Amino acid sequence: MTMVRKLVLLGTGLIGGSFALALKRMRQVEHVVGVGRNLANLERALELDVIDSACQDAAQAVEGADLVLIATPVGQMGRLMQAIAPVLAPDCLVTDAGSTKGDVVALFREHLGTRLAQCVPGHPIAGSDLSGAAAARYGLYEGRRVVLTPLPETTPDAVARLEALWRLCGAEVYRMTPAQHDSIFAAVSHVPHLVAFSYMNALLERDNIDACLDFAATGFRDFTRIAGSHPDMWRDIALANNRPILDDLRRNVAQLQALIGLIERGDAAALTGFIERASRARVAWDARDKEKQ
Ligand SMILES: NC(=O)c1ccc[n+]([C@@H]2O[C@H](COP(=O)([O-])OP(=O)(O)OC[C@H]3O[C@@H](n4cnc5c(N)ncnc54)[C@H](O)[C@@H]3O)[C@@H](O)[C@H]2O)c1
Ligand SMILES: O=C(O)C(=O)C[C@]1(C(=O)O)C=C[C@@H](O)C=C1
Repeated sequence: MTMVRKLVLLGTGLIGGSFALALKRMRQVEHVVGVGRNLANLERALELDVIDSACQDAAQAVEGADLVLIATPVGQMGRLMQAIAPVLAPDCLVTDAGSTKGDVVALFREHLGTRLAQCVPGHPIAGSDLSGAAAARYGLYEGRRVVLTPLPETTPDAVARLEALWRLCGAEVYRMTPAQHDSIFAAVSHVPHLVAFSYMNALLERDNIDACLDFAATGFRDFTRIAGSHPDMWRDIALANNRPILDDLRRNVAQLQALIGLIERGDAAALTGFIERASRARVAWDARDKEKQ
């Protein structure tokens, strides 16, 4: 028997699509319905067998579903929860893949208050700068982490079901509070993206931008890859997790100001110290990360 009879993806893009592909490969889902606003994207998802049927109406799609994954930008999740609330089957598990958790947990409470036993907010820590169903791929979650932030009302059985599904996708599952999650991911995901966007914008203010881009090489590529990420997704993240993000952005501004001071003063020793501190931490993180793999 498969673990999922009918999976509904509210948002049929990189993250939802890759989840569906992983479960299909493991033969653990009978039917996947893709919901979306963009018809061409849904057609592509059908062609690529990411989904088995498409629907533009979230409420209609979730009828008879036993698993719903909300995988739109976080700013869209509230209205989708509101739309599906009256039609969800009592045993239907509802989860999400949003990159922020405090706001999404509040939305679950607001819109699915009578269903919280079956709601398990989550966040797969895997992805890319690509988006849409065509970017979905098998193996996206293999060896990656998934963070769940279950509500006090969520039943252990609902959490266990979702954990088992993510493990089938090859992921390791962790639990934390929404506040812990949002603080950590502001630092290691949200602010790095926002800094990359700012850096690209600063570059665009130069009058020799074309020559700069002509000669840009590996350092530039590594540093700015994530600046190509989807605007809607990152706008919503920045607004949803504003406090931790603003704290980290201010820490970044302070570091940049300190750096400007060191260079202006020509303080070579302090500049070495500034760079060494960062470099040591980055090298140590890389070694630790490789050990884990
Ligand atoms: N991209 C990543 O690296 C990554 C990683 C982990 C989590 N996430 C989170 O996962 C979620 C989805 O991200 P993604 O990368 O799959 O994005 P994506 O752009 O690839 O897919 C999102 C899909 O949702 C659709 N959509 C938008 N609004 C909708 C609405 N109101 N109703 C129905 N469909 C709607 C879009 O048309 C798109 O097809 C986001 O919340 C994001 O924060 C992203
Ligand atoms: O690899 C990338 O391009 C990503 O941005 C993936 C990434 C990240 O920051 O690591 C982006 C957002 C998520 O919520 C989780 C993962």
